[in-house]
Amino acid sequence: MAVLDNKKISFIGGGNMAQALISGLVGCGIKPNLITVADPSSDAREQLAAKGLSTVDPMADPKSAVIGADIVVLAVKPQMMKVVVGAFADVLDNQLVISVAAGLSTDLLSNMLGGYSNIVRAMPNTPSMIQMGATGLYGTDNISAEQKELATAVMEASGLVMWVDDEEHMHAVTAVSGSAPAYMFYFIESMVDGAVALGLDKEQASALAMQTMLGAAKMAMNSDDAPAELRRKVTSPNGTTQAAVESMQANEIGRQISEAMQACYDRSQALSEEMSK
Ligand SMILES: NC(=O)C1=CN([C@@H]2O[C@H](COP(=O)(O)OP(=O)(O)OC[C@H]3O[C@@H](n4cnc5c(N)ncnc54)[C@H](O)[C@@H]3O)[C@@H](O)[C@H]2O)C=CC1
Ligand SMILES: O=C(O)[C@@H]1CCC=N1
Repeated sequence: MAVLDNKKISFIGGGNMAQALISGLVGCGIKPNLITVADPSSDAREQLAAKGLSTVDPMADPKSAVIGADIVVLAVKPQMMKVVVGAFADVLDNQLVISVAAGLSTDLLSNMLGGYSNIVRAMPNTPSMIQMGATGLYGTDNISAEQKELATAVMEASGLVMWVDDEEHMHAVTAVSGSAPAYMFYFIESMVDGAVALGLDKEQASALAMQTMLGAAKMAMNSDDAPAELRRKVTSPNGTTQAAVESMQANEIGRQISEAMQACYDRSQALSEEMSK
């Protein structure tokens, strides 16, 4: 992470996503005292200060986290973004701004920031907390190769990074990775409920379901076989897996997953439209 050496990184908003990214950065060796977090919640500030980070109350002092920072990560809810950034936009001075907000385009962010254009848009996910995140990044043509490298380093501290060329693809990134840990947790919850209904206790069921999800994902990542082929290799003719998969197919689980992702995509687009009014 040489590119981040001695770089000062400020987070505007210190909630779930910011804390996940900060864990990744600290886990990668970034010194906590180079990270500042602005959050109005005194509880959040106390928790972050206990980890050695500098904290600021943006209600009392909205600008100091931004002045002197090299990188400013915007991690507040999309609906609050305009008001929050309006309080410090005038002191931006060559910092790289990374926004993790769902649905907010670089154009819209630039408008909110009074025309400032050193903006990279990111869509990370919460497994960043354990450096197993997956982040989509998009930058306009204004972004230099050096700034791209900086944004890549900030996000790579938490896991995989994938740049997209078309900003519209950020909605798809949200559907396939940004929001997707929730689908995976839902799947685990359902498997645990199913196993408990079949007689296992919750602890046994949780351990088996989670290890299986992790094992299957790792196996798919490391295998030359496509997931469909790996599935075929589990499925003995007329065996137990076939019964389960046929039940899923009869219930059109694949179509239902695609529909859920479409709903996510549509909501991301709608958020964008709502915010630009
Ligand atoms: N949670 C997730 O899995 C993901 C979230 N995101 C994006 O990350 C952003 C933050 O989401 P979460 O962390 O989940 O929300 P959160 O509610 O956990 O965090 C937002 C934080 O902003 C703080 N805040 C409120 N007013 C502020 C102000 N004036 N200045 C500074 N901070 C202020 C709140 O106190 C809170 O700690 C959103 O834009 C969301 O779209 C993106 C990818 C994944
Ligand atoms: O649900 C949301 O809107 C945010 C963005 C992606 C994950 N969480």
